[in-house]
Amino acid sequence: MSNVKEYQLFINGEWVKSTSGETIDVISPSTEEVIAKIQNGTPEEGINALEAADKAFKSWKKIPARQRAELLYKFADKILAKKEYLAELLVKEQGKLLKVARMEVEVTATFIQYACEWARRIEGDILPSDNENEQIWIQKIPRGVVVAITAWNFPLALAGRKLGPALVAGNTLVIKPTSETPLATLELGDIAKEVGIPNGVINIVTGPGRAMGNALVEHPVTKMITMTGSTPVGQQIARNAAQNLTHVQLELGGKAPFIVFEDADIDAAVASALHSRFDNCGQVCTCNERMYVHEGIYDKFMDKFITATKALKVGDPMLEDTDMGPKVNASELKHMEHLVEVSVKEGATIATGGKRPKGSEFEKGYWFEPTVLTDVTQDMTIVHEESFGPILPVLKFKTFEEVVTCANDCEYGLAAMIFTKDMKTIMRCKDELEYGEIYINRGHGEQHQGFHNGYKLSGSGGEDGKYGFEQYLEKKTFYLNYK
Ligand SMILES: NC(=O)C1=CN([C@@H]2O[C@H](COP(=O)(O)OP(=O)(O)OC[C@H]3O[C@@H](n4cnc5c(N)ncnc54)[C@H](OP(=O)(O)O)[C@@H]3O)[C@@H](O)[C@H]2O)C=CC1
Ligand SMILES: O=C(O)[C@@H](O)[C@@H]1OC[C@H](O)[C@H]1O
Repeated sequence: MSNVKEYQLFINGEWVKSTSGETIDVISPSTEEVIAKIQNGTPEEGINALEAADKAFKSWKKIPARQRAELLYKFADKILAKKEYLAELLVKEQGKLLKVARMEVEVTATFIQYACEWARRIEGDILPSDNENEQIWIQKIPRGVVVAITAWNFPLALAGRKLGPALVAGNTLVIKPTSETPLATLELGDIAKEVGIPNGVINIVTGPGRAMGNALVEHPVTKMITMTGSTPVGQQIARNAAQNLTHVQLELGGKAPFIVFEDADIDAAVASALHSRFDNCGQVCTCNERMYVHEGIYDKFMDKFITATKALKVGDPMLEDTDMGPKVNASELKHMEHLVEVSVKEGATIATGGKRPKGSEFEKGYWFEPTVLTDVTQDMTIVHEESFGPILPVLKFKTFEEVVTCANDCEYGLAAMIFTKDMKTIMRCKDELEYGEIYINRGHGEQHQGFHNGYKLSGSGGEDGKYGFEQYLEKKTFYLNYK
């Protein structure tokens, strides 16, 4: 008999076991041990959650936004009060460093706190009519039941990023976390009960995306789907949501170019390039996925960069001096090995890394060395396929036109990073790079008041900030004639 915790479904304020009688094991990426079990929820249970959210919506939307925000500020405070517990749970289920997990818990709370600031700013318009004695009012109203589907790399932060604006705007919510890393998200159910979020306002269901996720997406009660994950799944969700013309917000894959121009501050660029690639074992959507270095500084830059990469310590993510933990699961690890194999076959050179680390501590777990590939050409697979892991292909360039053409030669359009001191180069990059989020002279890392917005196959709708909050609101136009 397993002695690990079995989580249940959180529906209408109650924890319930699935009628499927089946559970899904949650595996530690560091040890491959089963650390918990979750319900293999049925599509019918997903629909039960939608119906609970729909029922709760009728009263939740009538509560003044400021009062909704007061409850969510308490919710955020409770998350912070449980920081160490939630952080250790994130380390166990996702393999991220404890220091990064603590940051993730803090960011989850600040995503919610930021959303609360919008409670008194849900502003509409009063417009003059072309008719006498008439006004036109445009009012912002909540959409209704929102389905949030999240990825495994920052599962708790991604839940908070969606829960905050959804609920402050007056919607109710059904969250389906990924089956890979659902635990910290499931803990939000108890927090909802502790702070007095009314039953049905927040629901959390688990089960494979293709069944549970699909049921949530296709149901007519669902008025908005906000999903973070891979592009293929995002495309599938968009297709399935089309039957009800449900509003869809998608944050998907990326292949961020990191461009180092000849006049760059080399030490600053090395440091930013390093953390923008290897943060969270390279599992961040805005990661430095390919690096272009001007030929004039290439040797000096690469000497420093490879030395710094080799110095990174791979190991137990609970230890303060660890720089990188494991990949999240076995298939992601195999994907790393495959990408390196293909790259070498296509002519790349492994400058460092390229395989699983050796040592007794790495016999179990999904470990991979920080890897840098050189002698890379623009036509190689690794320059176009997202790795979402600790593999960095590096290319040389000569001219501005050449590197911008190469940077834009991509089916994704989420983030880009550039290092230069020249203002004209900066402004030309702003104008010519086809990316929704461009970082100048710094590494990646969004802020809540910005707008996390992917072009092309990186997404649709955007998230965060004023424009992300607006996604959770519908508009109602009202012609008032008082002749
Ligand atoms: N743009 C951004 O901000 C971010 C993008 N990403 C991207 O996410 C990917 C890695 O995350 P990963 O979790 O593997 O992404 P996936 O696309 O595999 O899964 C994302 C979520 O979708 C669910 N899902 C899968 N199939 C369906 C379906 N048919 N209908 C509804 N839901 C479904 C999954 O459930 P289950 O897992 O239970 O099957 C999971 O909860 C990378 O490509 C990365 O670039 C990651 C973070 C941020
Ligand atoms: O989704 C991602 O990978 C990033 O947007 C990440 O998610 C939450 C953190 O705040 C971001 O760095």
